[in-house]
Amino acid sequence: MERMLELQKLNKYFFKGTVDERWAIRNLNLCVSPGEFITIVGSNGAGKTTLLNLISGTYLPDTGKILIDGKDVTNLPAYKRAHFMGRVFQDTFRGTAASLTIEENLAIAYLKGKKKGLRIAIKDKMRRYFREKLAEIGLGLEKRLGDRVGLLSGGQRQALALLMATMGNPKILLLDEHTANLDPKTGEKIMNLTTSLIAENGLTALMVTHNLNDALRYGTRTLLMDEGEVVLDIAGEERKKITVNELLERFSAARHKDFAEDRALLSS
Ligand SMILES: Nc1ncnc2c1ncn2[C@@H]1O[C@H](COP(=O)(O)OP(=O)(O)OP(=O)(O)O)[C@@H](O)[C@H]1O
Repeated sequence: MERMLELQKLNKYFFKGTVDERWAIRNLNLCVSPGEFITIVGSNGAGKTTLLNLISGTYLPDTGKILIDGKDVTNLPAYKRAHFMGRVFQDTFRGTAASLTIEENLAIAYLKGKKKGLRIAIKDKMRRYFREKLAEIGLGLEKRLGDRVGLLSGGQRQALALLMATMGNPKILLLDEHTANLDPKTGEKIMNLTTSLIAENGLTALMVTHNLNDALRYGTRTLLMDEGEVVLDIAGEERKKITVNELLERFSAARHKDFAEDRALLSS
């Protein structure tokens, strides 16, 4: 079977060998096929962000292997993975540069990984492409290419960050609670944009969310994490039928404890 991402016996500790030692990811195995859109939920400190940080190369694992599109990237630092990795964060200020214009931000994303000779020739073509892509988002940003990004709302910035993260057709798109700081209506718009960008580009994506409804509503497969492990891995027909309550019951049965996550329960 073709795999876009493969994690083998992955372990990550923090403060190893000290009294504060924490086992953030425990012997985690995961295979992701091209085009899968995985949603990840879990209690606080379950290891969700650490998992994304290991995939992006922000942290290197203590033991285990990471393969992306068949290539062993276990010890490849983040900057060397950047050209095949897209990421959008919860913090709406992180994915874009506030002091640069919309066009300058998009150009950075567009030119990522492209050869220098190519850069000069594409200015007009690039601008047309940006206008077209921004028009598709439907937020009127196509008329504001020269505006500084600092002037935009949080939702507009996340839309731009998403566009930038998906522009180079990354092998993997990482979404780390990227709608958590937005009001529900804007959050839904950003989720619609997310699903259409993933579908249009056939991207393989992993999305961390605290919203259990969203975890089941969007994507093709859901992982429930606890204490650095994947407790439940649900896809296909089973996922189509399962309710949030059943998901919580299955978690309790597997871990002999309740799924303690205030934000998740409030939003469900
Ligand atoms: N940079 C770090 N230094 C030390 N400990 C860390 C670091 N990053 C994460 N941890 C610890 O690793 C464990 C997993 O944290 P992580 O942030 O991955 O969980 P999470 O599931 O994303 O939690 P939350 O939902 O609260 O964001 C926690 O015990 C956390 O305190």
